[in-house]
Amino acid sequence: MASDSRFGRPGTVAAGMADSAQAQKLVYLVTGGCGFLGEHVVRMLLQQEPQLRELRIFDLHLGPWLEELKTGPVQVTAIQGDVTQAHEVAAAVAGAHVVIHTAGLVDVFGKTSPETIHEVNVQGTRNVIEACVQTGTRFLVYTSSMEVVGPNVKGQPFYRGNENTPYEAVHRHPYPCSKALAEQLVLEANGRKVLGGLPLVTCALRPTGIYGEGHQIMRDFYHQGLRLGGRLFRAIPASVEHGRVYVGNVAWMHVLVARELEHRAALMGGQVYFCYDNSPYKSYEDFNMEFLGPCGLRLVGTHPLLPYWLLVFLAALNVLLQWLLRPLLLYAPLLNPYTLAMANTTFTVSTDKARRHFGYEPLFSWEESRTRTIRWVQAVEGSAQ
Ligand SMILES: NC(=O)C1=CN([C@@H]2O[C@H](COP(=O)(O)OP(=O)(O)OC[C@H]3O[C@@H](n4cnc5c(N)ncnc54)[C@H](O)[C@@H]3O)[C@@H](O)[C@H]2O)C=CC1
Ligand SMILES: CC(C)CCC[C@@H](C)[C@H]1CC[C@H]2[C@@H]3[C@H](O)CC4=CC(=O)CC[C@]4(C)[C@H]3CC[C@]12C
Repeated sequence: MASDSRFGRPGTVAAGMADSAQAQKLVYLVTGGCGFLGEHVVRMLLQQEPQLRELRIFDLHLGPWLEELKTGPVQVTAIQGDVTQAHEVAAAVAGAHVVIHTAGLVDVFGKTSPETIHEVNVQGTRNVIEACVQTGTRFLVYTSSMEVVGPNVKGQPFYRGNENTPYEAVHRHPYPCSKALAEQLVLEANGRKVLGGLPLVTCALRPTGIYGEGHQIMRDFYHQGLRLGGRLFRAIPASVEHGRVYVGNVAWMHVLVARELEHRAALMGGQVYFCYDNSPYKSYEDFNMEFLGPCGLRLVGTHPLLPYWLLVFLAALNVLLQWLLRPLLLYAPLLNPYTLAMANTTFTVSTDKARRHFGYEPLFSWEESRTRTIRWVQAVEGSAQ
């Protein structure tokens, strides 16, 4: 069992760190460690994992902020690499005890081709699994997505469901299709023998829409609101609930899963867990206003200002424009038929599986998550001036 201090807040582990200095023996690899979620996972590991000896961060694009991490007690190794290149992945995985695979191409706006999304998300994950098998790494945590479940192509609501709620998970869009395939690969790999003969233990975490410091789409909405004179116009009925979870809590779940997989392999191996916390159930836009409101933006309208058929028409028009303009420029607005369907379909989770299986409790309360996110948006504002 993990000691209580491990379930504390960032910083609380520091005191226990001295006692466990001699226990610093583990090597972790975080793929996609320079992304929005990946950076939080990296920082959380450094704060909360006293057993860490070396932290490898593997990403296509390395962030300059990595330099500041290299002065701490844990050896931080930055590896610029591509998950689609099996040899690069194998070299990074060799000797690691745990791999947290968050690297992925998150594109629901048509910026990249379906083939590239598949290559990075599916083949990249296959490469990570094979690297674990070939080099003897036994523990693999995969960042999946709520999108593996839904909303589905029929737009059926998923209202406060859990990991066992029956739902027709049928997709056509390349992103959810790729995440579903990759998740399946990860779960099927559970129990495979790795180099040395021991079994691989895998599990998949399914965050709902992540928010928090570094969230690019929140930044986009903020800037759009500023351009529109401090206003955003309601497009989606307030009654449509969209699941959201704070990035710090998603990172914390990854850290806990990575730690507990060894001790609870029989229970956790091959399992999926939704990522959840105490963020309120709201529509996508009303939820964003929790942060954008205190930064001076206003959401205009208690009902959608445009009729739904017109939004559907505009979304389809955007697809046409994207296609027509492709030879000249990349036109990738937020509104397209897929994002409209996502925002307009209720999808929320209510579960305690992570608490039951590995003792997860959110590290950040809703108030703290909100405050941290507001401070970050305000800093974005400051830096834009
Ligand atoms: N943002 C969200 O709301 C949600 C994200 N997720 C999943 O969480 C993971 C992280 O997502 P975000 O942090 O939001 O995205 P992100 O785009 O900020 O981070 C992804 C990272 O992966 C790296 N990457 C992309 N292609 C790569 C390649 N070929 N080789 C090596 N690294 C590569 C990127 O450089 C980036 O640093 C993804 O797997 C995504 O599917 C799941 C649910 C919700
Ligand atoms: C102008 C429109 C009416 C509103 C557009 C909002 C959309 C851009 C976003 C609504 C729902 C978001 C997605 C959702 O939170 C689930 C996700 C899970 C992931 O794994 C990746 C990100 C995303 C697809 C997220 C992307 C933005 C939305 C579609």
